[in-house]
Amino acid sequence: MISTSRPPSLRSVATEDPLSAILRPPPAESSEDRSVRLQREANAKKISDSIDEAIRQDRERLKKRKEDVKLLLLGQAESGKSTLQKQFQLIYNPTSLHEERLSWRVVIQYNIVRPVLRILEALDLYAEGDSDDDVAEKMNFAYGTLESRMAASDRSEKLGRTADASASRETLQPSPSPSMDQQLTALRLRLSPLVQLESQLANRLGGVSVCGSGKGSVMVRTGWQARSFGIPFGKSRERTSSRGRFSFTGQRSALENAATERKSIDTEASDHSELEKDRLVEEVALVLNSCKGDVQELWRHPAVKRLRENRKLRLEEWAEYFMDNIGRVSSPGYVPTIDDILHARIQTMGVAEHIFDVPLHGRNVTWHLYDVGGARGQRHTWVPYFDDATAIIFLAPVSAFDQYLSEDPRTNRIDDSLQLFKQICSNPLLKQAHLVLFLNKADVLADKLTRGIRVKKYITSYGDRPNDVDAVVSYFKAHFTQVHTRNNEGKRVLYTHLTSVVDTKAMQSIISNVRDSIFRDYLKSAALV
Ligand SMILES: Nc1nc2c(ncn2[C@@H]2O[C@H](COP(=O)(O)OP(=O)(O)OP(=O)(O)O)[C@@H](O)[C@H]2O)c(=O)[nH]1
Ligand SMILES: [Mg+2]
Repeated sequence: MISTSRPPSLRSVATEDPLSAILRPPPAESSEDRSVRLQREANAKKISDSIDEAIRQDRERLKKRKEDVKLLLLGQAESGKSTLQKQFQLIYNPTSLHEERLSWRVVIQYNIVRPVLRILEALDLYAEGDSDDDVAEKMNFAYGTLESRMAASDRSEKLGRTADASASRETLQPSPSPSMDQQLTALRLRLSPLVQLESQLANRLGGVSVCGSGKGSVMVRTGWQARSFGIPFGKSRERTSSRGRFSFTGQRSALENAATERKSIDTEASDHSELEKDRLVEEVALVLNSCKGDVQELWRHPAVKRLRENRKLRLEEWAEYFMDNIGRVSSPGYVPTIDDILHARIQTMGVAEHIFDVPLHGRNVTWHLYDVGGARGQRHTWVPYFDDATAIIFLAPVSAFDQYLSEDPRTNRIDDSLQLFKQICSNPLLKQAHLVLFLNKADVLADKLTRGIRVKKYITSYGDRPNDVDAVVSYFKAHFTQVHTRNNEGKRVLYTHLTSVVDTKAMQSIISNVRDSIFRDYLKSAALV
């Protein structure tokens, strides 16, 4: 082994640079000390290199994020945003939705127990010998929802004060026969083990009851599946950032995808067995199975039918869907179908981010889908996502012409949608964003019109236009278009679609149409940069 002197250049630099003096090896360094020092320096270099690499990757990722598509799903509560998100998931990451199937059982159970409870409460009031109006009034006092508005509107209609003189007059109905009363009392008794589970189910979902809605809606923050069961579901995970909590359900890269898919095969069995251990869900499943005939009987009971027909009892579309499918969803070993998941209702709290890779000309573009809570108290959480939004899909449920906001029973839902749409169209932060409007719940609208519900009773300006889907849709479309035209400084195009976001087949072509139009604008703006 030879000893060498330090080069003169280093010596001269050392005198000028205090850092070099510190780093300079001690003058009489033993060969043992030297090898320790060299090892230490090599380790430090390794760490420094890895930090440099992490910074480089971060820069790369940030550069990539600029190229990502950020799509906001906006609209009032119950407009169909989360359902639309599920349709995106079904197209761009279908395995994740399939993996989540079992976790939706608790939501579906809740979506069954709530309406059963509501029906029984309505029948309770009815059996007390109240008039229909009193029942509606009490129900609404209890639920604090649009029914109170309806009851008031119906009463004033009877006094000849509403605009719709031709609307059918509802007369007081005789009380059900004693035998019916007995039947209902027996049913109520048999169903009590089921309704007693309601609050436990709400707690299980880990959500909070929505103040003022009174419908017993449960609001859940994103990531409820993982929190609710304490295990990872599909590819959902959470992170905390300056913007709050996010859930990621999606594929970030082909590599991660492959890894997750491999992992999902391994974890699927254990996820399922974990779920099997969920005692409450199992208990509700048993109770549901044992009293599904009673639920069916209740649902088909003439007294309930009559309350529904005269619209003193109004159940939401998901409640009707699960009641109609009660036999199947209450059978032993029930696993929710994709259709069931699309109909399941749970209110979103905050903002959930879902990431998908969407192919464009042979490469993948990362899409960030932001699914927001649409209730009034949730809308302030949208703003931090506005400044870099690439596109917006605004959902306006056209079936909601006879409904009022849970959070403000004085505001008609269509009116609220129009006001909200105006705010979105005129927001300066969003003026560059590609704008898509979904006139949603077309199927529910068609159903309501077929049942003879008249639009002009609720939207007096509708006047004597025909009460059919085409006329109603073009009337609402004209209003939304007008709002857009009046608030369109940037002269951007509005892409409008009539949708039923629960219809998977139709949504596939609508989503690919929307994707193409977003990409067209995206490529144009990329060419300008
Ligand atoms: N029949 C039918 N049901 C729909 C349609 N769109 C949404 N729904 C149902 O309406 C309910 C509410 O839909 P969500 O997607 O949860 O509404 P949201 O806009 O996410 O509501 P928030 O999270 O409260 O803001 C769900 O049960 C859906 O299945 C539709 O086009 N047709
Ligand atoms: Mg939602």
